Amino acid sequence: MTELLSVASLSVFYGANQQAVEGVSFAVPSGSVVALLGANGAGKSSIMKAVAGLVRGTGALTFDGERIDGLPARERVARGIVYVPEGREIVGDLTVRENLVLGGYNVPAATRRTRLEMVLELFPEIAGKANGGAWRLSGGEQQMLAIGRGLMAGPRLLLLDEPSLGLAPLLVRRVFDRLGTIRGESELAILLVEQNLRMTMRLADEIHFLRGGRLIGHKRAEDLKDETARQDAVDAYLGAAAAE
Ligand SMILES: Nc1ncnc2c1ncn2[C@@H]1O[C@H](COP(=O)(O)OP(=O)(O)OP(=O)(O)O)[C@@H](O)[C@H]1O
Repeated sequence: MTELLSVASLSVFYGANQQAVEGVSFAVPSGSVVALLGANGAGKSSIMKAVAGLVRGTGALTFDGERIDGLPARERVARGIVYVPEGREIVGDLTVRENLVLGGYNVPAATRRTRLEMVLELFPEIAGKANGGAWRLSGGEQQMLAIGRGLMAGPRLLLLDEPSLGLAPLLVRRVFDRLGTIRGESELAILLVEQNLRMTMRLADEIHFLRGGRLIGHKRAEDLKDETARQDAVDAYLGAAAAE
């Protein structure tokens, strides 16, 4: 598998004294799902935002063979790096359909129409509410809308920041199942940030564990199939809350 994204020695500072990420290196191969797992404040979102160009970092970011760390966020979107933020950030005043159209504002109208159909087919829960206000959606439906809006831009790499946040387990499973469908049907690569190991394992090929801004371990999902191995990883890298 070729590398789509390579992150080398990434550090992120907020102000002079606050270092959120320290010398982090990893790669996302084409078509794969790579997860960053860690507790609150471990630096997961900061890494995502640095890749998206929303915060400044030091180190090298290479996408599809070219350096991107000097590029503004909009240029990274144009190359296919699309960020779905924690907390969804959908536009409540607009309808569900309008939110989706907004996600595809930079693609030709015909492509936008095809993608809109694809997204509504993928998420029937929101298709029935496409003409209603986005503020009416439940938390899980809002998450589907946020992911759908990200897909409208035609990403090659989707950056997904805690898609399970605030969702009941059943809805989390539904969202992750749908992400599984997307990856089965396309070449899309996903960089996923999560706290929950069990759910992450449904989707990820590789998992990097993060603590205090540093990568402290790495496992392939296939090495965590049995319960003992999983529990060992939780004990070593995460802590009890992540195993639930
Ligand atoms: N805009 C900011 N200004 C100052 N410090 C920040 C800012 N954003 C994050 N931090 C700090 O950087 C560290 C890493 O935060 P980050 O949001 O990357 O962690 P996280 O692993 O994504 O956490 P969570 O799971 O809670 O979202 C934390 O100590 C946080 O307080």
